[in-house]
Amino acid sequence: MAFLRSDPVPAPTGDQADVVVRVRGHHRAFGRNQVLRGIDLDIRPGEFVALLGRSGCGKSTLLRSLARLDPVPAGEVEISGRTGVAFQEPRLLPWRDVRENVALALLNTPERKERYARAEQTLAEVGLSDKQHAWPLQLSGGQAQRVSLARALVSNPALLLLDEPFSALDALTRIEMHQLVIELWRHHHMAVLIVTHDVDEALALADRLVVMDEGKVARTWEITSPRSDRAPSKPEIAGTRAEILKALGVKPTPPNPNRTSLSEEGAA
Ligand SMILES: Nc1ncnc2c1ncn2[C@@H]1O[C@H](COP(=O)(O)OP(=O)(O)OP(=O)(O)O)[C@@H](O)[C@H]1O
Repeated sequence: MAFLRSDPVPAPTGDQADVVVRVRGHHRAFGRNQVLRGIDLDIRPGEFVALLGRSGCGKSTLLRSLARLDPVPAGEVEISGRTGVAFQEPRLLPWRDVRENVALALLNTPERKERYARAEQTLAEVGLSDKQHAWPLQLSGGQAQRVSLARALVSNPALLLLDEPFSALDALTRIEMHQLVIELWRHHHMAVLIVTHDVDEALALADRLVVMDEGKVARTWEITSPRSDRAPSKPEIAGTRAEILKALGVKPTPPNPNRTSLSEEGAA
């Protein structure tokens, strides 16, 4: 694969060339609170991975390491290429308009004209061409999250990191955002790691589900069914869903019949 070169990471060699993310024996503690206890994880180019785990198990801590937002005190965390990250809160600068918020992710691009052109193009991809001169406070929650996605994508990352990006949105907006993320993923061919508490969201979106427990990767599942065939009522999906809930220590509940999932829409 072609590795994007703008970040100060070593050139990929050997096994590394097959993965965008390579984590080995990653430990992280906050004082006496040992949160990550030897994480091993590979993510292949173009793979869509969902990371699940009980509250406080260290999902966001791991994501921050992958985003190079925190130091890695123990173990190896190697990322090949650029990363883009979006959080639960859009984290837009209120004193900059939408286009400027997106263009800010391209500070290494010297030409302002080019920064704006790329920001406009990415805003078009997320369906917000008409909002490029709006202020963040003029946006709905879903629109603000689209801007946040555009900002994460504008540098054409090899790895998109999403930390519960849809959990504050209403159910219908979430479905639209699921469809959008799948479209963007297909178009950009990047790897995606999404942290989510929602097993059904993970099943609808990801090719691989990873459950963390006690600071390590406890189990993973490959989801081979096409996204159009992932209704929670399908036997294969229902079985996997029950296993995941068990791994999370949750008593299985039947899928919510009122919930319209991405797969039921047949949109992906
Ligand atoms: N900056 C920090 N300083 C001190 N402790 C922290 C810090 N960041 C996280 N922690 C602690 O690390 C542990 C893991 O937090 P983290 O946010 O990674 O969990 P999580 O699995 O993402 O949780 P949730 O699902 O509730 O978002 C928690 O005990 C948390 O209190």
